[in-house]
Amino acid sequence: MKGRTWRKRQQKFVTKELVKPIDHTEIEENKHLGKWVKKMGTKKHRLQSRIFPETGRGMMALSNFSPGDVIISLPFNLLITADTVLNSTIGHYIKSYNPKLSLHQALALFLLFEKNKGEDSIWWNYLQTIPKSFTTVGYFSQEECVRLPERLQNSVQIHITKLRKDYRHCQKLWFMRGLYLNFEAFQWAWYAVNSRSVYYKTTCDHLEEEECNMALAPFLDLLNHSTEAKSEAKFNTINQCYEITTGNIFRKYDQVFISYGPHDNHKLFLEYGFILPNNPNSVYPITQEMIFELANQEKVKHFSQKIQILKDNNLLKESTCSNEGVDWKLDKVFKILSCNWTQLQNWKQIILGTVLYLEVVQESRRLSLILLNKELDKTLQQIQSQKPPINYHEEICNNLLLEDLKILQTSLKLQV
Ligand SMILES: C[S@@+](CC[C@H](N)C(=O)[O-])C[C@H]1O[C@@H](n2cnc3c(N)ncnc32)[C@H](O)[C@@H]1O
Repeated sequence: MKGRTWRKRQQKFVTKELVKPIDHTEIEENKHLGKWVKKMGTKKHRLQSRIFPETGRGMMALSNFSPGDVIISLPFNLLITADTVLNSTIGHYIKSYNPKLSLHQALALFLLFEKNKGEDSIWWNYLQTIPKSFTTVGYFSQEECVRLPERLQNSVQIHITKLRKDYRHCQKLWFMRGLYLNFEAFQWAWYAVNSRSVYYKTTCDHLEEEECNMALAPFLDLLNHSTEAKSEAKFNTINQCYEITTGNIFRKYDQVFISYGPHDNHKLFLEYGFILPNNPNSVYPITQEMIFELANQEKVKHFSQKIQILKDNNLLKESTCSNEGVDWKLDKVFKILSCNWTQLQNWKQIILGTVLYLEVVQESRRLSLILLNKELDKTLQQIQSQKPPINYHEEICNNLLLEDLKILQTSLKLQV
């Protein structure tokens, strides 16, 4: 008879559909933005901002789009680039500031500076459409952060440290202007740049050279991301417009999506503050430490020789499992760990897959089940130790854990 633990592991946890709280003032402000971008020289465009039930605000197609179509063409004067910032009133402070600011920091300060001008800013219509706050981790309380998957905690720390370090750096510059830089205001601007900028490479004499490759793109930044979307974004030097070309078909009234990159949910959460159900890019990393622990626990023989082989063949780093099971690297790791001394002499063929020993296959399956079950138990424990989510932040945390659980459950099923 199958025991309680087995039943617990098979338990189905259902991911709740996340519906982002909608800010209704956004709808009115979008209308002004559409008119403003036309006034600023945007050619007639075939997109209109709308609130969609699944994603919140996004862009709706006003006509059909086919692969190869340019969905939006934004004139250069509507981009907020390094030059826009450096040629503005605060440009003088930024240029003379040492150590140099990053472009991300400079753009964030520019947004704050323009926001302070109120309706006198030429960017006023744009600033009105930037959400008032974000659902990124900086807005999470300590208690909410604790609910995140353990394996995400380190990246969260790095992310928050960077935000705080950028704040301290910019605070000094604001101080030079005799002003106090409020953290909440800075955080808003920092995330606006982080989640809404497009790739645009420039030379930055007065800014940190690294990552000098972004610009803010009003209106265009209302496009949401989908893992199914294929799109290309680039500056067209002939017509001097920043353009996005789609590789998909969209019918009139569909939401038009672009791709922000092949991001897993951890990356989407950290950088953009949202996650996607059934994200095909999501993986559960199996670290070197987990493999060492397993080998130690199972008293794997000839451990140092095996580790050397795995290291030499670059098999120990970035192993993962996903909804398609353990990846090929991890499969080879388990196989090498499962060899006896004689079989190990054929490690090359085992890695290449040209030699397969039945005992090795069986032992490697056993090891993989131990490791995956251990990770599954850890995840289950974390889920079961938490109270049910009561707000959007907690739902995100919960769904991230449930996604890990699903990956581990599927990988286990595929191994048996
Ligand atoms: C470049 S903006 C896109 C426009 C944004 N929805 C808005 O209303 O301003 C990026 C942000 O949109 C949201 N977003 C993008 N794609 C999404 C999706 N598929 N589902 C939910 N939110 C999404 C996230 O909050 C992300 O930080």
